Order: sequence, then structure tokens, then C-alpha cells
Amino acid sequence: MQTAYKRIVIVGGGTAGWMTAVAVATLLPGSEVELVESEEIGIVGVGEATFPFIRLFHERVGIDETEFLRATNGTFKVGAEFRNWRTENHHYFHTFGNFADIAGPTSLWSQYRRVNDPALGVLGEHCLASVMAMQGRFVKPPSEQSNLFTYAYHLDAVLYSRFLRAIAEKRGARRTEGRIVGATRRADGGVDRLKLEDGRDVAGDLFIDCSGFTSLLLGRTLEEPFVDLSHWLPVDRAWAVPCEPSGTELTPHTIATALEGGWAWRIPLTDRIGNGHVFSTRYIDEERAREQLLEQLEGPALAEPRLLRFTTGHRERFWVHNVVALGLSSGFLEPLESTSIFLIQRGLLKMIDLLVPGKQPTASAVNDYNKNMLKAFANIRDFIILHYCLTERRDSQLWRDVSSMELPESLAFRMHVWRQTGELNQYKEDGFVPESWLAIYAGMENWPERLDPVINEVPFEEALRGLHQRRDQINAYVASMPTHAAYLHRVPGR
Ligand SMILES: Cc1cc2nc3c(=O)[nH]c(=O)nc-3n(C[C@H](O)[C@H](O)[C@H](O)COP(=O)(O)OP(=O)(O)OC[C@H]3O[C@@H](n4cnc5c(N)ncnc54)[C@H](O)[C@@H]3O)c2cc1C
Repeated sequence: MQTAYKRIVIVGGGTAGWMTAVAVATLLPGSEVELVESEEIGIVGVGEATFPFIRLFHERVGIDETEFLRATNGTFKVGAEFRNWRTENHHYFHTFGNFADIAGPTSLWSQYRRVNDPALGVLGEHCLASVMAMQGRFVKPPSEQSNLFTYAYHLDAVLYSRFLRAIAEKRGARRTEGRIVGATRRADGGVDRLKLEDGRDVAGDLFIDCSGFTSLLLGRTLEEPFVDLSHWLPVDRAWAVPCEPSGTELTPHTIATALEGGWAWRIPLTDRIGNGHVFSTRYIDEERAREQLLEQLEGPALAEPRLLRFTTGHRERFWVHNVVALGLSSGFLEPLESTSIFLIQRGLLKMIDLLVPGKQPTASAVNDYNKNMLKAFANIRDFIILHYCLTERRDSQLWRDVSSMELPESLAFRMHVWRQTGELNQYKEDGFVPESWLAIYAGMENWPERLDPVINEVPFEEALRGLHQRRDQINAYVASMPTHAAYLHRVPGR
């Protein structure tokens, strides 16, 4: 049985558009799927570091990992390394791993703080995935111990769109080439049909707006207001350029290096390194930002750097009438934690779950969808701001401003609770798990003012021995793993 929306039209063929086409063609059998895109306009073509949710998405839509890695020159990602964020020459890891217990008498971080033994190194050395990143090694978690850590990927964004397109078309999605110049509305305010430049019309029952920053339907046609977040997330430009790999170790993680007016990314693929400098024109001009990026490259540039312009923020609502926006058309919160593709996949699967066959989603279900997406954006917004506001750098205006700015109330409250009580379970929600918040707090050396006395239930010597043992076990396990490059060579067809 098909859903109330027989004809589903997708506007745009970037990562968001083709992911949507695959999901709709696979999970909503009986729907007619048409994707309209303009080759002349092209796609944003960045977005190459991901979040572990991508694996769940691939599983739901039946995408095979080996085929995906081969098609996208993909590599594995266990997290990110943050360089120079707290102070210059300081670095830490935020990986998709755990730190054993995070509350109660055996809380690992609390015992680590309590025993205060310099020989134990930084807290990251007690997290398996972070040690894998530090040593450039990778294996998938054993299936019986999948709670040890999880992983995501780095991918070539252009190849990923192509790969998804081939799958979507094979599963019945139809592609229409053409530039959309407008849309006609129904009596209830929804969209009736798209108008193409050459005079053709594309009619639909449900329109998924994946048109990128132009937000053709939700922004331009329906005029849904934009919530500007640039007072908290001031970056507004990025230079992006691939370069040849230098022959150094293929890291199983992204690197984000803080600079004078923003930060630079390094994303390793099997054939090249993706680089970018995300910056704010309030603090550095475009030319200087371009120079800083080129100075950082570890190998010859493979193209001219490309400039991307954006404003951080999102639409007030994401699903209005018969239009749902996914991807950049719905909003963008800067790429520091690789959350944009995650938000697309999350919104997409939630939308599909609401399209119950034979029923129109109720107004309250749509309302819940909007609230839920708003919350997801707010949580990620807070998590990204955390990386900036804890800085101890005062060497340029960007760092002076972000370290003294007024924070969103939700974040200020969380940070207060952490400092006062060491409580992390308040972070149990979609997206970033408590361990992620702990990784940033620990990495930035931001600790609670006192430790919960309950940890004294464990004798001091026992706690100290336990920490040393765990660290030794992690080191021995990681030493037995292949390097990330060697592991990738085992992917068939490489
Ligand atoms: C600097 C930067 C770095 C990023 N890094 C990451 C990252 O590491 N990880 C991550 O998860 N995300 C990242 N993102 C976000 C990520 O790039 C996007 O979420 C992802 O690529 C999806 O883009 P999209 O499909 O929404 O838009 P686009 O790729 O821009 O696609 C828009 C589509 O709409 C079509 N279109 C637009 N107007 C018309 C028209 N008038 N007629 C017909 N067709 C039209 C275009 O042709 C295109 O096909 C980054 C973004 C930026 C800007």
C-alpha cells in the first residue's frame, strides 16, 4: 500500500537529494520518485567527514559497506583530533569511543582525577578509539563488543552523490535535468508544481527541498524565516582544496586545527587529502585565509581553492505544508563535528517513519517532527559552541570573543551542572552521547570543582591499579591492530 503522497518530488541532486531518493525509493515502495537537478548549478561538493549514524542509514536502505568504500575512495573515521583549540600546541581527541563508567563509584574519569598520577597520561589514553587514532590503527569493533567504540567514514562527496544516484535510479527513481525558476502554490499554501526554465512543469504531492543554500521551496517559495546563529557560530566562509597525500600515515580520524580567524580541516581519503579553512570574515579576510590554507597543505594542491559562503543557522520549521527541507536548504551549523550529513539522514528517516502507508501525517505529527529537528539543531549548536567557548587562547580577536561571549541558556546550564556536580547523564539524547561531551571537557581541561565522594568506596590503590591495567590493556590491543592503511587494503577491489 502506498503513502498518501503518491508523487514525491525531490528538488536537488547533491548528497541530500540523492540520499533522499535512495531512501524513498527503497523504503516507500509504491511511490513515484522524481529528482530535479541542474548540472549547470552543480552541487556544493564538500561534506566528506561523517558521523556513525551514516552506518545505520546505510543499513536501513541496504547499502553495502565494501561497495560504498570502493565507490567513494572512503576511509574509516574513529573521531577527530583538535589541534590548538585550548592553547597553541595543545591537542586532544574526540572519538566515538567510551570511557568505561561515567558515573558512580567506578566512574573512570573521576577515579582518574582522584588518583592524579602523571604516569597515566591524558584521559584520552584511557579510551580505546582515541588510542587507535593516536597510533593510526584501525579494526572494526568485534561484534560481541560493539559497545567498545563505533566508527564513521571519510568519503569523496562528489563520488558519494554519484554512487547514491546509481542506486536510486536502479531502484526506480527518475532524474529530470533542468533549472527550476519558480513554483505554483495550492489553495492551502502548499506547493503544487515546479516551474522549469524551459517551460516544463513538475507536479507532485510531496516536495523534498534539497536545493542547498538557496532553499528554493522552504526559504524562497514558502518564506519560512531563517534563525541566524552567527552571533554564536561566527564562521561564514570556507576555502576548500584537495591535495596529494604526503605519504605519511593514513589517519583514521579527521584533524581540525584552530587558526587565527577560524580552523582548518584535514580529511584523508585513499587517493587524496581534503583540506579546508573555515573562517569568519569578521576576523580575517578571504585572501589571508586562502594563504593560511595553502601554507598548511602537506602535498601539492590538486585544484584551485574554492570559496564557499554561508550563514550559520536554520529555518524555524523544516516541514511546512507539503514541503520538507533536508540538507543545506534546512540549515547549516558549520562543519566542525561533521553533523550536516547526520542531520540529513536523521531527518530523512524520521520523515519516512511518519509517511505511514495510506495516511496523511497529522498536523501534530508534523509539529513533533519540527520540534524534534529544532532540538537536534540546538543540541549540535551547543556542542559545537563548547569547543570554542572553553578556549584559553587570547592571541586573536576571534578567540577573545568566543571565550567571553554570552552562551545559549541551555549550554550555560549544562556547563554549570558539569562544573558543580560532574553530572553527564543530562546529555543522554540523540546525537552526541555523554562520552562525547566528556571528551571535549577533558580535552579542554575543564573539570568539575569537586569529585563525588562516592568514588571513595573504591580503595585508592585499587583505583590506581585498575587505571594502569586498563591503559596497558588498551595499548596492547591497539599494538596488535593493523595500521589504518593496511586494514583498508583488505577491502576487496582496492
Ligand atoms: C565548507 C563546508 C564543509 C562541510 N563539511 C561537512 C562535513 O565534513 N561533514 C558533513 O556532514 N557535512 C559537511 N558539510 C555539509 C555538506 O556539504 C552538505 O550537508 C551536503 O553536501 C548536502 O548538501 P545539499 O545536498 O543539501 O546541497 P548541494 O550539494 O548544494 O545540492 C543542491 C542541489 O540543488 C540543485 N539546485 C539548486 N538550485 C536549483 C535550481 N534552481 N534548479 C534546479 N536545481 C537546483 C543543485 O543543482 C544541486 O543538485 C559541509 C558544508 C560546507 C559548506
